[in-house]
Amino acid sequence: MTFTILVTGGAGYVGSHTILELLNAGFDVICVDNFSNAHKDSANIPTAISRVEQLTKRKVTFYSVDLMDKGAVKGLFAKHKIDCVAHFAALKSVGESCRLPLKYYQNNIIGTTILLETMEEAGCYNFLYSSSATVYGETQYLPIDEKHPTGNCTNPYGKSKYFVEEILKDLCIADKKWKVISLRYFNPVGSHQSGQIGEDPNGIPNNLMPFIAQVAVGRHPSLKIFGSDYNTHDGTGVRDYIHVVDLAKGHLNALNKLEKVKETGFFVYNLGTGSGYSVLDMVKAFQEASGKTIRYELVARRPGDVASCYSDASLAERELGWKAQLGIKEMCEDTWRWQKNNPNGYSKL
Ligand SMILES: NC(=O)c1ccc[n+]([C@@H]2O[C@H](COP(=O)([O-])OP(=O)(O)OC[C@H]3O[C@@H](n4cnc5c(N)ncnc54)[C@H](O)[C@@H]3O)[C@@H](O)[C@H]2O)c1
Ligand SMILES: O=c1ccn([C@@H]2O[C@H](COP(=O)(O)OP(=O)(O)O[C@H]3O[C@H](CO)[C@H](O)[C@H](O)[C@H]3O)[C@@H](O)[C@H]2O)c(=O)[nH]1
Repeated sequence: MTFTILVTGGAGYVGSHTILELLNAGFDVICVDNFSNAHKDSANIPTAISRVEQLTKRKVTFYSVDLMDKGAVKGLFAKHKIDCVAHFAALKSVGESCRLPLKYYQNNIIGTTILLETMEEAGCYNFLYSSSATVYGETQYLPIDEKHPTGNCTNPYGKSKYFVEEILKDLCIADKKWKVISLRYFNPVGSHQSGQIGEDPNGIPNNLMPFIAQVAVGRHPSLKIFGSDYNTHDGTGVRDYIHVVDLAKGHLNALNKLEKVKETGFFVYNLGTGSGYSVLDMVKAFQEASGKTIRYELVARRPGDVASCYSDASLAERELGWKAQLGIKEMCEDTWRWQKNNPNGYSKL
């Protein structure tokens, strides 16, 4: 029997990489996206999805659906027998969430509750949630394991990810049919090795890796390094960067648990490498991978940033049998291949 997965936000960065791995592993995939942060091609299909179809030689059933539209979400479950939902759809800009908190709470929380309610009505109780290390808020100890306190988030985006986790916990307490896995991603970077799909942020990137890559192709003159006086090995911020392909594969391990393990309830796993690298480490690795000089200037700290954040990902290894395989060399080489092939992302302009 084929296991059918509904992937929300599948046209985005992590979702498209995960769909590729799902198709290669033999799952059937239905993808929905509202294009709020995705590019479409001339046939009104997300460009990332067309490329995934070319790479896998398999078909994705795609619907342009906004999760806020309950009627449309209901229609998906009426039309297809869905075994599991992998829920990537969310707005994710920290800065924008501070300016427009209601937009974030509505989309990320109400959108999720509409989806969960519709699943319940359709009798589908398997749910994979894209959570984030941001739910840990202010770091209290390192490495961060799943027992680290959550909820002390500094921005509405982070709070929306945390609130949804709390909703999922309550749902699992109220109804023992639910099987929910929340995957807390650390810092996803890199792209598929083909260089055909990758991260394509709107406007000026907020995150380090896409900014470095855009400096390398000449879209920005230099990188601003936010803070060089942190208590880290070189003074710049340390993060747990994880290759997006490793991250995507982590979803397959989690699905395996949802599919095979009888136990229901709420489970949470960190997906990271367990190693921390500084901003300067990443700049150096990217220069080596690309052969380009990345000009940078040291500027003031960015408000809300912590000195160091990296995971203890051993629970995922023990319980899901998953461990990140790729290092910063591959992360930088693959990011560079994507950016070099697609200097303006999915847009041809
Ligand atoms: N990339 C990261 O750094 C990171 C880190 C931790 C967690 N996450 C989480 O992983 C998930 C995927 O992140 P990403 O980097 O791929 O983001 P992304 O913006 O590339 O992808 C999200 C997709 O969801 C779609 N979407 C948003 N709201 C929707 C709605 N109401 N209905 C239908 N589609 C909608 C967008 O159009 C987009 O294509 C998000 O939930 C995010 O919070 C991302
Ligand atoms: O132009 C830039 C961008 C970033 N940085 C630095 O690079 C490091 C990584 O910054 P990112 O913005 O790439 O990532 P963050 O760790 O700040 O946050 C990201 O990963 C988190 C998970 O750990 C959350 O998901 C969060 O929402 C997401 O933006 C930080 O030290 C930051 O100060 C720079 O120096 N210059």
